[in-house]
Amino acid sequence: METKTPELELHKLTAVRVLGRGAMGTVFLVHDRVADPSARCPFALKVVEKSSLHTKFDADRRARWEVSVLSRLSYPFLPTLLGSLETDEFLAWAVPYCPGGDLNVLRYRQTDRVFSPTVIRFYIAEILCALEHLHGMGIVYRDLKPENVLIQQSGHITLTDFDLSRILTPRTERPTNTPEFAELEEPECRRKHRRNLTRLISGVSDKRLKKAKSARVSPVNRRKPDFSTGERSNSFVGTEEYVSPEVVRGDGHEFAVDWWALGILTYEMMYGKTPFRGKNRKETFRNVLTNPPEFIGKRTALMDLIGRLLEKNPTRRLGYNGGATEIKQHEFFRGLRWDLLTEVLRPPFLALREEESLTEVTTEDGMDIKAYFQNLRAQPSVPMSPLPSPSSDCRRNMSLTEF
Ligand SMILES: Nc1ncnc2c1ncn2[C@@H]1O[C@H](COP(=O)(O)OP(=O)(O)OP(=O)(O)O)[C@@H](O)[C@H]1O
Repeated sequence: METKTPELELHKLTAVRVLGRGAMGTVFLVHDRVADPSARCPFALKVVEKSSLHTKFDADRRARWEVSVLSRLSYPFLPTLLGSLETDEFLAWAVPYCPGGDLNVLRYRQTDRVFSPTVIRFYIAEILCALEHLHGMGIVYRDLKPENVLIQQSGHITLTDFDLSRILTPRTERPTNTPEFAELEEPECRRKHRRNLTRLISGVSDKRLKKAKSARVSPVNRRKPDFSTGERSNSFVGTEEYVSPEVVRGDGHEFAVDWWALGILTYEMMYGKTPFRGKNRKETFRNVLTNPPEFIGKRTALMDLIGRLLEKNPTRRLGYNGGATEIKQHEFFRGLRWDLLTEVLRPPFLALREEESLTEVTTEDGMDIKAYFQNLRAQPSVPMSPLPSPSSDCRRNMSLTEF
């Protein structure tokens, strides 16, 4: 894998448990049994099986893209690439372990499954900063959803899952700090798998689309994107309930898709549901295109913020012209000391201390990663993990990729 980060050695790693599974890979909590035999400094290792790559969706390229993005990140609310490895069987990379779970799990732990405006303000402010940093690097994230917002040991957030992110040239200026990104083009699958969305919206049935009501939808291209020069991405990508109107329409999209998704996420944190979810994908997309978000109760600054982020016309959406700075100036954030956000010592929720969360862990209990996958292949009906992913308890799989 093309990265300057330390090479990991698979045979030295012991998986403590499975942290989560996505469409592309399995994420393990691991430790280096040579350098860290007592598992004092575990980390998260995302493992993608090469055997599954070619039958699926150009995951090889997506995996390499994710590593490429991660290797360039250095920001408090974004993950750092700790190391990577490649064997005949696997691609894998390590990032810091986030013991607090994800925002979706956290929401399900709240009374009424919603957060208070104060808590929303804290998390949305941090996510906004993370997106601002990515956009500053010319990266549009395109996969904002609660499951991809993880809670670090410190209680601060970190975004995860960058395989759907893309490099875009800002409208006003070309990026100068990320020339290498142009080397990686849009995955082949985006060129191959074209699907006429207009047809879908206007009602022609598509059996495959009916299957997954809440799925990551990816990718459909209208035009071949040109990442070496292009200002807009035309791939159809994202998680169904988080997809913006311009993406549904296939108009091409810019950084404003992330501001739309931020609006959806804020709404979900406030009301415990997303605003446009329909009985099926077709209805969801129709709602995305035509329905205004419904607000209950007296109009507040938070509702106003959501309404402005969920502006259907991206050019009128908050953040379109002034980026994150414009959003930070919204009334809802009035008085927030943005410069001190990283210094907040008492975020709304603190994760369990590592020793507590890993009490069951000993090296004897750990799994060999290679053996884990061999076992899976031999007994596909056996539960995949000694400990199921927390997200799976709470929400239908939002990361099923369809092609
Ligand atoms: N650093 C981490 N610390 C703790 N848990 C993590 C970490 N990274 C990932 N996870 C868990 O693993 C799950 C899957 O990770 P991730 O979303 O990166 O995989 P994926 O295969 O790209 O998924 P997707 O289907 O969304 O593409 C996450 O939802 C989360 O629960």
